[in-house]
Amino acid sequence: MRPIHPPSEVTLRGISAGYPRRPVLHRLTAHIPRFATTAIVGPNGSGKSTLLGVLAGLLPVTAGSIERAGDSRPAFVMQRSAVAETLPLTVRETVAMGRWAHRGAWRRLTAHDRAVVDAALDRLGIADLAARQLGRLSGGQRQRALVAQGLAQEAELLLLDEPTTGLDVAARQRISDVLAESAGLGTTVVHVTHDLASARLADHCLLLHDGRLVAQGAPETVLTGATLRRVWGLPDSL
Ligand SMILES: Nc1ncnc2c1ncn2[C@@H]1O[C@H](COP(=O)(O)OP(=O)(O)OP(=O)(O)O)[C@@H](O)[C@H]1O
Repeated sequence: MRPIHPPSEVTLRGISAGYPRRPVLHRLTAHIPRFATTAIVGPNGSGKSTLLGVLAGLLPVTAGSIERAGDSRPAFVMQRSAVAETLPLTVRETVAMGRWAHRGAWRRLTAHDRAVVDAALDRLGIADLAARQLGRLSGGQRQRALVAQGLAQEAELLLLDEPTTGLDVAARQRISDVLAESAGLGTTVVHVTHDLASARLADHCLLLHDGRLVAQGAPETVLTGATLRRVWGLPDSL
């Protein structure tokens, strides 16, 4: 059974954040439970990626405060579309970049680094693609390589921006399974998703609308039909 008040990995207190002359998040208070999966959901433009950027430490807050249990750098898996397809990297090299934070970019990988990279390739089911060029893979295969790179970082906090968008059912399930397994192994996982089915598999859910937190908690309490219709502006008949 889930504890009623699980310990937080991150506590956001009244944070505001955005871009120059473009405030996006308004006075948001939320918590990210430790060693669990959290899904961030909401309509287009509601501020999901902006919130992920704040959690990654890439965007400063303009008000409020953030408290983190750990102090190591989070791993950040960006949207597949944000990664240049022309990068001349193999899948293994892409995943091995996940070790840079531990090793530095120009140091040789140790046997442990190589074992971590192999394990990440295996967990995403892409060991057979290790020698292939990233840019010559299908979108779903490339997405798995990026998630494997995130895992290879062995970070306490793993942040992913739409890791299952555009994937087929089997690939989506595999990524959802890997994220749940990582949480079970002691990683705090936060992912942005448009896929309500994968959001329902998370332990915790943050629902955003217009840069504000509409609800947080267990997916079954947050993702109710009435709330979804209200936030997405859908008629009651749907
Ligand atoms: N780099 C940027 N500079 C200025 N404004 C931005 C920037 N990135 C996003 N925005 C704006 O911030 C708002 C929130 O964007 P964000 O990407 O956080 O939303 P989202 O919920 O992730 O959307 P989507 O579901 O479409 O990916 C949008 O109005 C967007 O236009």
